[in-house]
Parts: sequence; structure tokens; C-alpha cells
Amino acid sequence: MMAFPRPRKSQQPSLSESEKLLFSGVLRHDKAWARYENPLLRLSFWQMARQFPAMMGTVTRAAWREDRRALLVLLAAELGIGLMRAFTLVATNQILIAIFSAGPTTERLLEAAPALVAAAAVTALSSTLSAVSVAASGRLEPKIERACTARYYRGLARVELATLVDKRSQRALDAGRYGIRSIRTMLGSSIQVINVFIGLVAAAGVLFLLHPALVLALLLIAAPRAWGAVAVVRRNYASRSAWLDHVRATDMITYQLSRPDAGPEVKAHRAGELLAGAYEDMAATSAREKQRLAYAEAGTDLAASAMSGAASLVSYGALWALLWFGGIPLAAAGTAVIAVRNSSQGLGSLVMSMNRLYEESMYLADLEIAYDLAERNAIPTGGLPIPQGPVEVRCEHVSFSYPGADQLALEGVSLTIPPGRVVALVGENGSGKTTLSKLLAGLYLPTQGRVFVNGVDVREADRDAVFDKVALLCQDFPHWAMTARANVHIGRPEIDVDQERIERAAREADALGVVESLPDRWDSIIVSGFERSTQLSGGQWQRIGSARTRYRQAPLVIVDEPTSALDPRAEIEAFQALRSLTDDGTTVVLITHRLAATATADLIYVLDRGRVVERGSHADLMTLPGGHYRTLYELQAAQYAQTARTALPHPTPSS
Ligand SMILES: Nc1ncnc2c1ncn2[C@@H]1O[C@H](COP(=O)(O)OP(=O)(O)OP(=O)(O)O)[C@@H](O)[C@H]1O
Repeated sequence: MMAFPRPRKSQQPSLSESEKLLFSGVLRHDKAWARYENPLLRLSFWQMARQFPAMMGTVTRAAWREDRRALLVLLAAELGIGLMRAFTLVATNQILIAIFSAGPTTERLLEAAPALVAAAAVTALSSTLSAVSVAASGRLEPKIERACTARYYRGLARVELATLVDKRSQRALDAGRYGIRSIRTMLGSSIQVINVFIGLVAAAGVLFLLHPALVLALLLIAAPRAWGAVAVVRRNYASRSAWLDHVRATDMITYQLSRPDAGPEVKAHRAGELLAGAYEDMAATSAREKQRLAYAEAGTDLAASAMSGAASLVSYGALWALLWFGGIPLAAAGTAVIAVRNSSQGLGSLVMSMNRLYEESMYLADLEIAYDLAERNAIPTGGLPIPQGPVEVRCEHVSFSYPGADQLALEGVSLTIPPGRVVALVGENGSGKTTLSKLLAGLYLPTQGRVFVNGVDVREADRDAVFDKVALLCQDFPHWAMTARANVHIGRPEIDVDQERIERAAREADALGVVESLPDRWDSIIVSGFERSTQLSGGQWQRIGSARTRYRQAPLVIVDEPTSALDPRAEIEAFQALRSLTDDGTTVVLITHRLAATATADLIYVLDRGRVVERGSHADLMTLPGGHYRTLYELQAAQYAQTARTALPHPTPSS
């Protein structure tokens, strides 16, 4: 059994001073793909070879689904190329027989002519088949990639939010991303493997017909080269695995240097000097490793060449003996030398392609897992319709815990969000307001209890119909790297872009002025780093977010801290605008820590550690001495009063 290099202890990166300072150790990533850092090292070469048909199966199935004609053409072309190799050897043999036969040179050349013509024809045909193969794989590769990628993204778009926030599922879904990249590489590597394999079988077949012992000679010469190739690939792979964290940490440090948001500290606090120094420190250790690999590769190549050379010597000696004792004609020996040389080179590339194929198949397996996970946890389609009209949401004994969490985020919540009213959810950080709002929107399903939208249990409802009724403005709503127009239109993407509706929504959300001040107005990209792009302030973004919610025109509006970045005047106007939404029967759920705004809400629910502890209007809740709401309200009011007192001008001695 051949021995391949495994990572020795000394190959592990030594911890640099910078890593100790910045990360207190190795910076390990909490990523799913970390599982696959050593797949190649776990299996022997032969175990790997046995997995080859399964690896091929995955790619072939995808290719069959997408374009079976191109697949069949590709396989036929590759098979043809292999057969052409065998024919070339047979023709070469015929040429050599004719040349080495007795008689005048002209006669021998005439005798060799048909075989020469055949060899030329075979070469031409082989080139044509290669071109056909390139064209077919060029047609197939992007189709497979597109189909597999689209399936992955559609799966992600449709998966339940609860699955997406589950750390384990998130990792598995994330890992699928690397599989997409592998699909394309896998097809190329598979073709290469098939190509070389058919060529080898053809050469071995011809050699066997000439003399069975020649097949042994082929193996003897090729084996050390194959060993050398595998040894180098595995050593590099082992090194890459061992050094992956080091490389990532180095990348992370340098990435920080170019980020504009890190810029102020990088410059003013001189953090940049620390980071650049850390890079140099860490890069020095990697440079030593690269040097070690280069020396090792040179050594392995030398050893493999020496072994292959010795095997060639033995094989050519045996060939010489066969010729000497008349066991084989001279022409066959010539053909054998050509076949052996060609095949030993082919074997080297076969090993490399199989290694690559194996590595990629690991990532592809991840993609299959991600597909399966996304499809099993997809938001169901179909279900009961939601009655039209203003929206009322009712929770009955609702409890909810996040996947993998020990504690309940909501416990025994029963409440009603009446139609056409402003309802405020109030409570300290982590009390469950955001979680509750996502249950009201049908984004999470309760772990226990039931949520009804217009009398229909969300579990039985057509979830798309529930979503259709809801417009959300989340605390950390997405800032899409798109134009201002697209950032508003994405609030209702299923309709055609309606500029009038966009502008109306922007006006209502006080965002029109923001957009009109941009150099390219609605065509400005509102995330920096692009042509026509500009950077918006936090408050300006919040207005764009509000415009998006308005543009959606849904009967239930849920807004989570919609004014946290607004100036006081804009904030007052924003709350008034929310209030005016109820004029046409829109139901508004407002989450905010600004209790001055909740004072005007029709109904307030106060949450504490996942439970509703108080309910009523502002006036009702202010009558509860020591109540949660009243305490929070008084704290805020006192803060303003205190600030107002201390801000008063100090009396001067003369006054
Ligand atoms: N994705 C999540 N996975 C696990 N736990 C979560 C997740 N999101 C929130 N939680 C937990 O659920 C609880 C309620 O969080 P939630 O965000 O609903 O509070 P909140 O009242 O909106 O807080 P804040 O006022 O800070 O926005 C918290 O203990 C929080 O840690």
C-alpha cells in the first residue's frame, strides 16, 4: 500500500504574536464547510477511486435533466476519442511492421503508406471529436450551473424564516453555496477523467494484444508517477487545510484596512498600523510554509522520476530480452514504447483529476443537503384564503421558542390587534416585541397556541395570502444595493413599476426630498461603491424604508422602531403619518421605545420576558401605580425634565 503524506504536527501553523494579540489563539470560523477541510486525507486513493461512479452520477443526472442530447453527444465524442487512440497505436504498429520488414526501402514505404494515411485520418477525426466534445460541454456546463443554482436560490427564497434563523440549518444552507461552484468544475474534471481512462484502457488493450507482459511494463513505469502526483496534491491539500484559518485571519485583517466604515479608527486611532504589522507578521509564517511545500514537491518529483526511470530501465530490459529471444517483433516493441510513454503521462493527469473531482464532490454533496433541507422546510403553498377587509389579528395562548434555544421568546401570549387601529408593543430590550410582530405577520408559526388573521388560523391559511396583507418595516430592514426606485418598488415586486405610486409613497414617507436631492434622483444607486451611487444617512434610509412600506399598500402595517434615526421634527411627522394610515382602515402595529409616540396609540401591550404583562390605552396604563408602562414612561419623562433643568443658563452674579 502506498503511503501518502499526512499533516505532521510541525505542519500546523505556529501561532504568531499578532494572532495571540488579536484573537487570543487561532481564529476559527464557525462555518459548515469547515467540516470538509480534510475530506481528501480521510480516504485512501483506492477508496476514492471506488466513489468515482457515485460522483459521476450526480453530475450525469443534472446533465441528463438539463440537456440529454448534449450529454449523449459529449459521451459519444469522448468514447470516440479513446477509440481513436487505440486505432492510432494499431496504425503505428502497422507502420513500424512495414518499415522494419525486409526488402528495398521504397517497397517498405509503399507498404506503410495505407497505415500512414489511416493514422493521419484518425488524428483528424480525433481532433474533430475533441472539438465536438468542447462544444457539447460548453453547452452543457452553463445549463447545469444555471439550473442547479436557480434551484438553490429558489429554495432559499421559499424556506421558512424559522429554518433560516436556525444556526444548524443556516450552516447547511450556507454550505450549499460552495456546491454551486463545484458543479461546473465537476463536469470538466469528470470529462477529463473519462477521457484519460478510456485512453488508458485502449492503450492497455493494444499492449495486451502485442504481448501481455507489456501491460505490466506500463503499470511499472506509470505507478511511481501516479504516486508522485498524488503525494504532491495531498501534501498541498493537507497544508491548505492546516493553514486555512491562518489564511482567513490574514484576509480578514487586510480587508478591514480598505473598509470606509473602519477608516476613521484605522486612521485616527492608528489601528491601521497595528493591522498592517499583523499582516507582515502572519505572512512571514505562511511564506515559510510555502517554501517547505516547494522543497517537498521538488523532492517528491525527483523520487518519482528516479523510481519511474528505474522501472523504465527494468521494462526496457525486459523488452530487450523479449526481442532478443524472439518473443516479440521489433515493430511491437516500438509501439509498446510509444504506448507506455503516452499512458504514463495520462495516468498522472488522471490522478490529479480524480483528486479534484473527489474534493468537489464533497461540496456537491453539501448542495444536495441544502436542496433537501430547503425543500423539506419550504413555506407551504395553498391553504385557506384570508377574508378581505381591514385586518384583525388574534393570538391565543401563543408560545414561541427559536430553534435550538432553551428559553421561550414568547409565553402564553393572548391578545387582539383590532382592525383599523394603532396598536403599540412596548417593553424592555429582549422582551419579545420583534418576535411577536413576526408571528403576527405569519413569518413564524407558534410553537404552541394559535394565531388567527381575520379569523383564519395561520397554520391552515394560504401563507402567501397572509403575506399579501402585511407591510413590514423591520428594525434592520434591508438596504438593497439598487436604485432608489427599485428600493421602493421592491416593496411590491409582483406589480409593474409604477412611478406615480412610488412618488406618492415617497411623499407620504417624507422621502421625496431625499431622492430629489440625489444627483441621479430615482436612478441613483443608494449604496456606495458603485457608479451613480451615493451614501444615505441613517435617517434618510429610514424614510426610504417607510416609502417601501407605503408603496406596498397592505391593510396591516408592522413597523419596528421606524423613527430611531429620525430628527425630532421628522419623528413627530412620521408618527402622525402612521396614525393617518388608519383613516382608510389600515391596522398599524408599532414597536417603539419612544413612549411619547405610544401615548397616542389606541391600544398598548406591554411585554416583559415574553409575556404580556399590561394592556390598555396610555391613560389606562398611567393609572397603574408601579406598573411597567408607567415606570418606563416616567423614567423617560424624568430624563427630559432633568436635561431641561441642567440645560438652563446659570444665573450670573449681576442678574
Ligand atoms: N434569531 C434568534 N434566535 C434565537 N433567539 C432569538 C432570535 N431573535 C431573538 N431571539 C431572542 O428572543 C428574545 C426576544 O427577542 P426580540 O428581538 O423579540 O426582543 P425585542 O423586545 O424586540 O427587543 P429589542 O427592544 O431589543 O428590539 C430575546 O431573548 C432574544 O435573545
